[in-house]
Amino acid sequence: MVQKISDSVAARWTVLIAVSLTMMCGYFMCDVMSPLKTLLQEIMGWDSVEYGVFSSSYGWLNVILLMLIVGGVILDKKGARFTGVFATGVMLIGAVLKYYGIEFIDPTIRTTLPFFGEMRLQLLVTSLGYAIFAFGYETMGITATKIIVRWFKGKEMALALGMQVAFARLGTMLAMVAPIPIYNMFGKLSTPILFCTVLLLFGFAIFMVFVVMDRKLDKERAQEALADDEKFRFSDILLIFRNRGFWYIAMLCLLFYAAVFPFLKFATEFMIIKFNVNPEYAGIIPGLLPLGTLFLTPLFGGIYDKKGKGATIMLIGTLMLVGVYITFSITGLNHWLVAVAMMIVLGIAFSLVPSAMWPSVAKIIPMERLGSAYALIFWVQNIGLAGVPLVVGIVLDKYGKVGDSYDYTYPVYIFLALCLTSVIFALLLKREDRVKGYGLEKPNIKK
Ligand SMILES: NCCCC[C@H](N)C(=O)NCC(=O)O
Repeated sequence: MVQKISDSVAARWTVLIAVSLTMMCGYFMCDVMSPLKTLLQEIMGWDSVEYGVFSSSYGWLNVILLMLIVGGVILDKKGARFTGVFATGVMLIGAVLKYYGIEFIDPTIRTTLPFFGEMRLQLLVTSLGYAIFAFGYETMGITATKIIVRWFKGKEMALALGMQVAFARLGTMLAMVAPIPIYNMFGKLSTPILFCTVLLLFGFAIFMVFVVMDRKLDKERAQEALADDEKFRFSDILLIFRNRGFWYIAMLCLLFYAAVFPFLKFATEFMIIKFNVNPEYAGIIPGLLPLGTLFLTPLFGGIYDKKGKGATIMLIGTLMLVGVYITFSITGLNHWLVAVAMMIVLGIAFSLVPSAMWPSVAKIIPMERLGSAYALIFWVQNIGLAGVPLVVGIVLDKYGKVGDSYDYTYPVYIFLALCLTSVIFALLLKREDRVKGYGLEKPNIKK
């Protein structure tokens, strides 16, 4: 058999780091506004519903206009190099628009739209920027996942996917911790966004390292006539739709992620209100969540590679998340150490589930349908990522207003309901794996 570039450990880890760095910049941009919620209210006058509208714009293109599915089809038809460059470019356009909205548009100007009614022009432009960014970002997400599966299948695949998630969490951690100090330094709400935009440019440049190496791999695979196994047909989408295991993973993904990322959008304010944390440092506690996952996701991925037990790992993660929200729902437990402890547990749960979930998709769905399968899962997941912040914003505004502040009891119940339901899907997936023999409980590394 001809030696391929992906057989070289150094080459495939270089690819992994290049792609992961690009993704990390995207994750930073994705959540950069989260710690600024209270400041947006104080400086721009955005209330919780407006913040919810902005957060939910994440799904305007991806979910409502089905652009994420389009992204998956582009990936399967045009390949990872083209799609990666395209998606990173789209992220940049969205980021610039978001920056423009916050920096240059007067927050008092209002405009009227057919479906939305009257709203701030600033909110509209910023949300449009975020919607465009989210299309590029999610398309890049499926592209990165497919790239890693392509380069690592049959090798340390879960470890590599775990490493990529770890870099992503580093981006989320930066998003939790950096915006307030950047704001304090420059005195402008737009500066953290500008900072991320410049980082994204760097991400764009580093992706080119992958482009060069992947071209080489393509040439080698063509010699071995391996490229054929990646041809995509539209009928493949129907085959994915008929796969019950796929739907269980997709539902688990929707519910579990909806209980984590949307929570992070409110977590800084939640820390201030429930645990009386000083606003200046309040972003640090949610920042602990990605910090833990940074090390644990590759660790659990490595365990999955060598020992298997993917479905069990996902079930344990969902159960731990239930424990976290039960603790958050207890009124008297409001010492900041409880918040720190729960963030650590949440971090473990948030390492367990993704470390097993993403490699498991590659065990249920064949390679040629993987781009579309990840796109469909991300689409389902985006319904929660976009919808839950809006619901939480509305619930806070309607039922949680206490003077100038908010009571987070109902939002915590919403998050608890989501993760309780995710436990059911984790159990269903485990049973389906037993019946269909997907091999989710088996190691990934082929001896
Ligand atoms: N703000 C982050 C949203 C990430 C969504 C993305 N579709 C995803 O699930 N990525 C994998 C992960 O575990 O982050």
